[in-house]
This record gives sequence, C-alpha cells and structure tokens, in this order.
Amino acid sequence: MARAFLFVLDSFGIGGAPDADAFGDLGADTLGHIAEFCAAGAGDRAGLREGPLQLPNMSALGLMHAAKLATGRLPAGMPLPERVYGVYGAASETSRGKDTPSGHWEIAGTPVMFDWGYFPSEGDAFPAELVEAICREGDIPGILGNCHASGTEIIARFGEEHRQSGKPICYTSSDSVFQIAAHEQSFGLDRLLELCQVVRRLVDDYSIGRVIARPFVGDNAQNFTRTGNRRDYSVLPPEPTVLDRLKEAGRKVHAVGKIGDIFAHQGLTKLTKANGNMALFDASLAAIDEAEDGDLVFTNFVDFDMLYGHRRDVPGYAAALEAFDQRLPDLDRRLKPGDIVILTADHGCDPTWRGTDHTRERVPVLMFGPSLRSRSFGVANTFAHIGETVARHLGIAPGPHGRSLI
Ligand SMILES: O=P(O)(O)O[C@H]1O[C@H](CO)[C@@H](O)[C@H]1O
Ligand SMILES: [Mn+2]
Ligand SMILES: [Mn+2]
Repeated sequence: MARAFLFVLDSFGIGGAPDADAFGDLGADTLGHIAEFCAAGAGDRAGLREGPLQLPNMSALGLMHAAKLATGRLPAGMPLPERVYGVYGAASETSRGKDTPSGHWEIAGTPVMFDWGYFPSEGDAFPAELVEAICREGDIPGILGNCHASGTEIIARFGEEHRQSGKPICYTSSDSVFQIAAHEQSFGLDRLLELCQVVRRLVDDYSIGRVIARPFVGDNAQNFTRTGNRRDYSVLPPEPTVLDRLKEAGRKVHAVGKIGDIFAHQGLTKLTKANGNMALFDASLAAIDEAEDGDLVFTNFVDFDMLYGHRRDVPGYAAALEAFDQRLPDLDRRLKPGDIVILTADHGCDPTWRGTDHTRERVPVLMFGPSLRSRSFGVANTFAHIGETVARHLGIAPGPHGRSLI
C-alpha cells in the first residue's frame, strides 16, 4: 500500500527565506515570533490558551529541527523532543510571489516563474477603465473601497454604505487579487458569485491570479461577519501539476477545503469542503479512510492564515497550532504500512509583522509514516521537491522541477 496525505498549514512559515529582504520581510518568522511571544507571556488570552507554545507532536516530527535549519535558531520556550520520528527539513520558495496559489502550485511541482500583476497601493487601486467595464458588464452602480485593505476592516468601514447603495466593496492586497465583499442577503450570494466571474474575465488582461468573493452577513458595522461561502476564482496553473499527473495516471486525488479553488479545479477527482480547521481535519480523516493504493489526499488548513495570520492575532494563531497538533495522533492511528503524511506550508504570515500581508519565509516539511526512517534532508531549495516526493512515493513518472526527498 502506498498512499500520500499532503496537509498544507496555510501560512505556517518558519522564517529564514534567503530572499526575504526583497519582499520587505527580512526577519519575518511566523513560528519563531509566535513562540517568542508565547514564551514572554504575550500569547496568553483568557479562556483560550496561555504559556509557552506547546506543539509536542509536530516537535516529535522534527519541527524544532526544521526551524533551526531555516533560521539557525531554535524557537523560544519550546523543548526539543527526545527523539524525532520521520524525515524533516525546511524548504525555500522559488516562485516570485508569496501568495497562496504560487505556494501551492510549487508544492505540487509547478513553480510560478512569471510575474503576477498587482494593483498599486497608492491612489485608486483599480484602473478607471477596469472599474467602468466591471460596472457595465456586472450591472452595478459603482464600487466602494478601490484600495488595499484588510477584509474585516473594510466591511466594517463600508458595509453600511454598501447595503444602502448596492455598490460592492472591492479591494486588494499585496497578493495578486481582486477581492469583492458583498452582503449575502441584501446584495445576494449568487449575484456576488456571478459578478466575480465577470471580473475574473476582465482581470485576465492584468495578469491577476485570483478574484475572491468575500460574502458577509450582519446588519451594522459592529456585527458584520464574513461567512464560509468565500469562493476563489483562480487562473489555471501554468503547467500540469502533480494533481493532473496523478489523475492522468488513473489515481484518485481527493482535495479537501480550498485546494479545489486554488488549483482552479484542475487535477481533482473528488472535493470535500468544510468550514474551520477541525472540520477540515475530520474531512481529511474521512478521505484517508476512503483512499486506496496510489491515491492522494490533499488538504489546505486555511484558518491559520485567514483568521490569525492576516489578523495579526498571536494567541489565536498559537491556539490554532496547538489544536492542530493535538489531532495528529488521530491521523497517526489511521496510517497503514506504506503511507506517508507530509505537513508543510505555502508561505508565511507572521502575526507579529507590520501590515496584514503574507511574509516571505521558508516552510517546514515534516514527513512521516509507518515505513519511514527518521532523518533530516536539510534545506530544500524549492517546494517542488514536495510534489516530486509524492509522485515518486505513488509511483508515477517524475516531473521537471524537483526531486523526491525520500
Ligand atoms: O484581509 P483578507 O480579506 O482576509 O484578505 C487576505 O486574503 C487574501 C487571499 O488569501 C489575501 O490577499 C489577503 O488580502
Ligand atoms: Mn496561503
Ligand atoms: Mn492569505
């Protein structure tokens, strides 16, 4: 039996990217800074968590050692495990962007070697002719926002005006994204999704990676809340990914969570959606129980990034990591000889960093399974090695951008 289970902890960077400076992220370290804050008592929140960061299961899989490989330092206040199980190391990204599609596609063996289009952070974010075309073809009376913003702040700022005027809230970030927030009832969820498809077509000319629907509910600025009906409209990956290659070889590729949207629904044979990291974990376990010889289960755990990284919430991020860590024994119990699990991340989103955007970092690569002997592979110079590890483990032909780590 050879099955592979690839879990992406969205934004769980471990610092040390060799090109961090070029992104304004020199010193950013998602794990390192969370650990440092927790060790200093700055990760406490009443009723949620307190004290040093506790990740005993990921530490036993080599997380502390991977962090040291990435930055040269051990995370503060976290004990070293007595022994490490599995094959571990750190990986650097070669894609030019620090966004979610770039990270995931590179993990799947396809680095993004072209430049995405971005919208400017000074003045209006969106060109006037694009806004005009969106209003005309999307049949809307205008747009609100038209700037770089944090998604929760901008719905508090413009949500009421949006409800009165019917103008959707359009914003972007340092990612290659056009995001549209609209009220699920007063604007309508279906109408928002239709508008996103119109905008998807229009922003192709600007090389924008994703158009994202950000529906919300509530009746005033104090209680507007985003719902789980987010939908990402991505461009297609530039080349076939390991998902496409597996599907082509007749294997099942069971995507869980945002993976479907991130890969523009290419290369999947089944998709399960779930809201929240714990539900995503449960859905992944169910997928693992169904998986047969040669199959892949690929899950994205989005809360780390969306709820805590972008919101710069250290206690929230720490609690989410601890909750994830506590689920790993459940996963371990389901493994059969020949299975491998790979835990990794797509970029950083250091909750102690300036602004609200992602941070360029190395990521951990923690691989384990009943038949894997413990060792370090050091620092991989591309995430593509992860996808090629899956390819080799599942016995399909190698791709052009990486090589198997086991
Ligand atoms: O602030 P919110 O709306 O969560 O947006 C964040 O989520 C987007 C997509 O992952 C990123 O580009 C960032 O802008
Ligand atoms: Mn991401
Ligand atoms: Mn993000």
